Amino acid sequence: MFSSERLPLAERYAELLATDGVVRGLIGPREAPRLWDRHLVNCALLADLIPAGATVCDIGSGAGLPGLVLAIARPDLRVTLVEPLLRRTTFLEEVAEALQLEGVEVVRGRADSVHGSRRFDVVTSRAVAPLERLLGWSMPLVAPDGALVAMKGSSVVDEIEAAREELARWRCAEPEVVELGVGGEISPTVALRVAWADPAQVSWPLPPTRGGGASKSASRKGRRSNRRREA
Ligand SMILES: C[S@@+](CC[C@H](N)C(=O)[O-])C[C@H]1O[C@@H](n2cnc3c(N)ncnc32)[C@H](O)[C@@H]1O
Repeated sequence: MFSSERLPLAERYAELLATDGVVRGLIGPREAPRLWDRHLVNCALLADLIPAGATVCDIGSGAGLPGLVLAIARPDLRVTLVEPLLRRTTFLEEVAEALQLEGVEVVRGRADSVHGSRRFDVVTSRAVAPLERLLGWSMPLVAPDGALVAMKGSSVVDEIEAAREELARWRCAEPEVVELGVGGEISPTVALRVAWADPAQVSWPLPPTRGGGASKSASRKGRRSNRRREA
């Protein structure tokens, strides 16, 4: 989970969460005694699902879960933390600096502020949105051979069913539910892995509109370039 070299960094992060994190209202005071089991161990379990050297984008990092935990556990990863709230991004930057985490980047903004600029091997999230909404925030950031890896709880099957239409609209493969084990005192944690059905079809512009066609602007652009070709 954490190598002997990285364990002191994880302990330091837990300490910062339990002190500054609580004072700044990023973590509830009741969470402080159970940070290790309930938050760090759970998030570290996700590391096994991430390929070596991957680029990772953690959407809605909050106080760094799971993004900072992954950066601590896996120094081979390049981790981008996307979070809209300033007091949270300030904390993320401070922790990354205090722990000298190279390869961590903090972006202040909503997920869609990154859409169209780049894609990542893995997009992670925990406690951010139900799958139905998460797909629209995440899939534009997922590389052709990449995947969304979202931490979920016992509602995972219901979330997949509720997201059927969006899964089809985004042309996703059937989601995989991966058991991560039991994270401390709380219910078993699972990861939901969603990849593209056909990586060869992943290109800008995305997304497709409701109904499955290309986006409106893409269709208009397509029509314009067709007209040019015809002229
Ligand atoms: C319940 S918190 C979870 C934080 C952290 N992932 C965790 O597990 O502790 C949800 C976070 O998602 C962020 N968020 C909400 N909408 C977002 C969006 N569209 N893009 C990126 N982050 C968003 C919020 O600011 C908040 O920090």
